Amino acid sequence: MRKERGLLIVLSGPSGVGKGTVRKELFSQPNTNYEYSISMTTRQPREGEVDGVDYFFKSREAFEALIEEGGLLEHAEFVGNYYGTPLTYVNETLDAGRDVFLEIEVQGAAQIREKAPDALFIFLAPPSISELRDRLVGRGTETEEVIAKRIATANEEVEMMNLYDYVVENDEVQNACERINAIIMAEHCRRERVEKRYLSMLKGE
Ligand SMILES: Nc1nc2c(ncn2[C@@H]2O[C@H](COP(=O)(O)OP(=O)(O)O)[C@@H](O)[C@H]2O)c(=O)[nH]1
Ligand SMILES: Nc1ncnc2c1ncn2[C@@H]1O[C@H](COP(=O)(O)OP(=O)(O)O)[C@@H](O)[C@H]1O
Repeated sequence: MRKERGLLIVLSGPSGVGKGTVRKELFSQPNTNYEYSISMTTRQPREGEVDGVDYFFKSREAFEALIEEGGLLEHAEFVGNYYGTPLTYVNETLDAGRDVFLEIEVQGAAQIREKAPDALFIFLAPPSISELRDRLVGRGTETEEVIAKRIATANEEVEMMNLYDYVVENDEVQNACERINAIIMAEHCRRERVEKRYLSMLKGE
């Protein structure tokens, strides 16, 4: 029997909304059955970040060479740095029937909508822009200048919300995780139902 291709899950949303926190919580749960795709970036590692775990940290030259070679499923420049998704890992994992989880910003998500329209798109939304600012400031990893740029970008990013299949508010991390898992489960059920219905239609049942 043909092996089902895995589901590509895209979690996106403005910087500081809690994507990383929610993703880490999802992956710390024992029953998680999707794989995380580690991104590449030209940003400097933050304290405690590990190459090959948090990101694959690359020089701009190496990143641009990879773009040229077509080695990225999508890529974007975000507040002065490149970020991108390695293509081979995603394809191989999906082909093996496993779901792949991407945590990326909105420009990259828009590219995936073009290339892989059957992916599942989830937008993580903040309770408010002022709460978003508080979270970015509270995280304490960026300078005031970078925070201001990220907030300006966030105002544009929230306008992209309507391009997503689902919007999940990140009020509490546990709530957001439960909603995301419920959406993924429902999406699998929906796809199975659609496929069954299509098969029986083909068979003239
Ligand atoms: N397009 C794209 N965006 C990414 C990728 N990896 C991470 N990002 C996003 O790039 C933005 C900046 O990431 P980062 O510098 O780690 O900051 P943080 O997410 O606010 O902690 C965030 O919105 C990430 O979700 C990727 O592979 N592609
Ligand atoms: N639901 C939440 N309530 C309060 N603070 C949160 C919540 N989710 C994340 N945070 C905090 O907000 C800050 C930004 O979260 P982070 O996961 O780094 O965001 P992103 O990856 O979207 O940039 C962190 O300090 C994190 O602890």
